Amino acid sequence: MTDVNARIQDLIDSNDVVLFMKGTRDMPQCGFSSRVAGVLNYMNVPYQDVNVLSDADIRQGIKDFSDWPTIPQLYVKGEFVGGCDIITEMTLSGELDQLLSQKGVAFDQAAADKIREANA
Ligand SMILES: N[C@@H](CCC(=O)N[C@@H](CS)C(=O)NCC(=O)O)C(=O)O
Repeated sequence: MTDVNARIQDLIDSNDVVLFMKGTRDMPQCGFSSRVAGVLNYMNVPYQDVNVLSDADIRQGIKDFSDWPTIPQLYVKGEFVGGCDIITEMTLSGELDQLLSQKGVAFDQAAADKIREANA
């Protein structure tokens, strides 16, 4: 395993939910990252943000690791879930709630319901 792969593996092993993003959870620097961080923040999902803009090795390494060409990338309990489009769809369909529940990750169900109501 390369050094960067080991670092990524360590991040996703040590945190139930990890968002590889541009910027930080409180100051995203890209609209796609901002959307996913916004959903997680609003739903009160506990997660670790990893700013790929401050680490070029991770920025490339996470794309190779997941075999997914873009940022953001969300991992839940060690599994790659998707980027902005996928997370948006899963949020609106309720699949994200299901996944988090199945994996035992806490979140605010009322907030998740509100997102769907607002987008109905
Ligand atoms: N359709 C993508 C949008 C994300 C995207 O296009 N990200 C681009 C621009 S922020 C990206 O990561 N490009 C490669 C890079 O900047 O390293 C998704 O669903 O996440």
